[in-house]
Amino acid sequence: MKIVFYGAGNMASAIFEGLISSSLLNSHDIYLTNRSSENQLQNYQERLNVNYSYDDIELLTDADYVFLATKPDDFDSLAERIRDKVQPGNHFISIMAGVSLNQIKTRLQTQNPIARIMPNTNAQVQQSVTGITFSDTFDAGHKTELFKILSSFGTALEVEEEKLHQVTAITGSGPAFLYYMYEQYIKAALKMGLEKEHVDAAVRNLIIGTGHMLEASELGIEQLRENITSKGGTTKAGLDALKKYPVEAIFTDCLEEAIKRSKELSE
Ligand SMILES: NC(=O)C1=CN([C@@H]2O[C@H](COP(=O)(O)OP(=O)(O)OC[C@H]3O[C@@H](n4cnc5c(N)ncnc54)[C@H](OP(=O)(O)O)[C@@H]3O)[C@@H](O)[C@H]2O)C=CC1
Ligand SMILES: O=C(O)[C@@H]1CCC=N1
Repeated sequence: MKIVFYGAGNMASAIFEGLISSSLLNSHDIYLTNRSSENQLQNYQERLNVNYSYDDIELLTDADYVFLATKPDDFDSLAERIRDKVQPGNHFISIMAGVSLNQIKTRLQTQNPIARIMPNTNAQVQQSVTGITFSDTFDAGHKTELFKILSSFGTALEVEEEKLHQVTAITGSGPAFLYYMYEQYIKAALKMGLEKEHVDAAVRNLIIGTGHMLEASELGIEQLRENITSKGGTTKAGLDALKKYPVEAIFTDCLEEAIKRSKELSE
């Protein structure tokens, strides 16, 4: 199997590093290219033993899956670059937020099968949540194979294309929203009088440990929280203070704005 990445940035690299770590594919099956940062590609080749090239005929010949991993704004330049070199067997896998199947089909002027996926950077540790939607031309055999590829770096769920806006906001951008929340928690903790390096290490391990609890426990999140909330104790006091603020409304606004931007990108 030959997989080509057009774009080797934050998200593409999380995917191909996750793919290689999963051993589903040999690193020699992976070909990278980007716009101009050749030193970046050389580093990946040295570190991961992947291939790279700027020769689009070489890249697209016999390529089974071609990941479109540029920013949405750069897709026009990418489409211009590869439009006349597309091969019959190329299955396009777009990770570009908001760019619709129809936009990709039109800008590439192709009838080839196209899938849109919405992963997140947790792919790097095989923990991505990836939404996927397919063009009608994607056959069952390749759908099964692509699900196998996506499952090598996390969990995958098929949705209607319209629902990818919500998936993009909730889980595509989701890690950044949680990271921001962790940053604010650390800022607050630093005001409590502990040394900075102690706070950084403690909160990082707190987050990792809580994640492992979510993974290992069969209890729901609310029950896990209640198990910490001793009657009349410190957690209850802290939660009572927290509940004075419209936390749900804050995240509703956050997600609505992210969905709105995803829809703007698909116009
Ligand atoms: N970051 C994330 O967490 C997620 C991102 N996405 C989507 O992934 C896509 C990429 O985002 P991200 O990885 O953050 O962006 P980056 O800026 O990190 O990477 C963009 C890549 O595209 C390359 N590129 C630009 N133009 C071309 C071109 N004409 N031909 C080939 N390569 C080109 C750049 O090359 P060069 O460096 O040489 O300019 C770079 O390697 C976006 O569409 C985003 O919506 C989806 C889910 C999550
Ligand atoms: O911010 C973005 O547009 C991309 C898509 C989801 C995460 N990052």
